[in-house]
Amino acid sequence: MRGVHGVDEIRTAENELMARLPEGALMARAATGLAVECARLLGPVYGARVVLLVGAGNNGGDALYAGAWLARRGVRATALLLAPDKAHPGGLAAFRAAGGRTADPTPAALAGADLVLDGIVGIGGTGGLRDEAVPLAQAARDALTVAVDVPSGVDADTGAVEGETVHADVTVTFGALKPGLVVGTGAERAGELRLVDIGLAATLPAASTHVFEAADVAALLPTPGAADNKYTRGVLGVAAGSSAYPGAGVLCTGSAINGGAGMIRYVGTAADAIRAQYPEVVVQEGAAPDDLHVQAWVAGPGMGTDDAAHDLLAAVLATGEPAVVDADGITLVGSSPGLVRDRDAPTVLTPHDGEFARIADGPSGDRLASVRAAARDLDAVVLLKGNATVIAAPDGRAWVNRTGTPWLGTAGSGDVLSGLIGSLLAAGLEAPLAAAVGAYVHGVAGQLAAQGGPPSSLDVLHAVRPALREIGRG
Ligand SMILES: NC(=O)C1=CN([C@@H]2O[C@H](COP(=O)(O)OP(=O)(O)OC[C@H]3O[C@@H](n4cnc5c(N)ncnc54)[C@H](OP(=O)(O)O)[C@@H]3O)[C@@H](O)[C@H]2O)[C@@H](O)CC1
Ligand SMILES: [K+]
Repeated sequence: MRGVHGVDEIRTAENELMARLPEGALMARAATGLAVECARLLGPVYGARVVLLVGAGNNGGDALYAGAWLARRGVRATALLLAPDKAHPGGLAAFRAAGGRTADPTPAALAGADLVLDGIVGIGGTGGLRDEAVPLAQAARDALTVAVDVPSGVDADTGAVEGETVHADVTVTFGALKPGLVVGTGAERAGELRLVDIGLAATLPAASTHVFEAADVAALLPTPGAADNKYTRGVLGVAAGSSAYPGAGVLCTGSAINGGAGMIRYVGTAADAIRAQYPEVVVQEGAAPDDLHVQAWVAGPGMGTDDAAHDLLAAVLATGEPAVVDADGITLVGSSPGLVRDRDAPTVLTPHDGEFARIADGPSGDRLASVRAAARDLDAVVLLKGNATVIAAPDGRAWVNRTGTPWLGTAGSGDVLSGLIGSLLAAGLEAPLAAAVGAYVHGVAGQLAAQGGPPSSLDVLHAVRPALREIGRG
């Protein structure tokens, strides 16, 4: 599990750590880690051409010291100083002493570069890229680009982007992940992430935002013991699908089965389709949700938004069990938020951006803040889908999911996700963890399904079990 820390937290921790270390030690750690990553990416370094984009602050200092390290190993390094009077003096001296050259900051200077190092601006940046940096960022797109700490132009705290930014292939970040590297447009601009340990863990506070890795998810995934049976493994009630949209019910139910629910009770109005597809499901069409013995519910996908759907959703949410609400269910909650707010049991809401706007303000460019605010306001776990799905609990804990593929933006994909989260809730996982684990597994299933070409949601559904196997293997 990796912690994600905002800029203020990182600054405070850096200052505290710097006070304990000899001057320059922290930057030396950062720059060495950065240079080693660049060397790894270059392969043979001798004779390689590296161009440094150097801004006014310590971010440029990191680039210059890394450039010096590379130049000492035979790299032909050229620094383009965007603010020559403010370039980090120690870094520039070291760079020159190692044989590095400087040149005018023009796009032509980037031609033929094997690697461009973006040290324009890091966590000290405000606003988008400044005008003079824009043509350089554009020219860097033709080369392998490594961002120092943060792709310049990306808001390190939020992932929001105004105008042009550097598009990094790899971002080498120091001390801790920043929100802007894992959320929103910033996550796209950062490319692959490499974290350099500069010893910051000693002074950082506990993170309130986390990124799960396979081992974290494997440890949380329910596995039945010898004494378990279908009831103790978790019974899930499903109120999804309708005669008009049976497919949503089929995908959601199938995903809950593949996700490991011990048993499923189906109460939606797509009963015929469910019977035909899944003989193992107990179809109890018309039964009152409160009369059914289940450990959790999933409601909403394809259920429609008419009065009957509203009544069914209200009846599900009036039970004392945890519930996932998706799709049409979210639209219904938008006009009756009390259905969720007044519950005692946990609720997980899984909107995409359009659905989010029906239940909360936003999402703004600061997706984490928007989701946290919505979770607090609705007293529910909110999972906002996106290139990096964000999950927040009402108590402020949050997770960012890093698995997945843009191919998951396909009809029915959300039905698979909600069924999966439902099965994890039924197995007894705490609601925010069920959402975060479900998002992770769904993303891996999407990646596996996409290996064979553009996947349908049925392909993603069929990839859930292989995904669980792969995650379990670590
Ligand atoms: N602290 C530490 O111990 C360690 C820090 N480390 C490193 O330091 C980095 C933070 O350094 P930092 O604080 O010097 O800020 P930084 O991001 O270089 O920018 C500063 C200057 O840029 C300018 N500027 C602002 N916005 C801009 C924009 N949009 N576009 C262009 N320029 C813009 C503005 O200057 P101005 O031109 O306004 O005078 C501002 O003062 C951090 O990311 C990491 O890489 C590591 O070495 C580990 C140890
Ligand atoms: K940068």
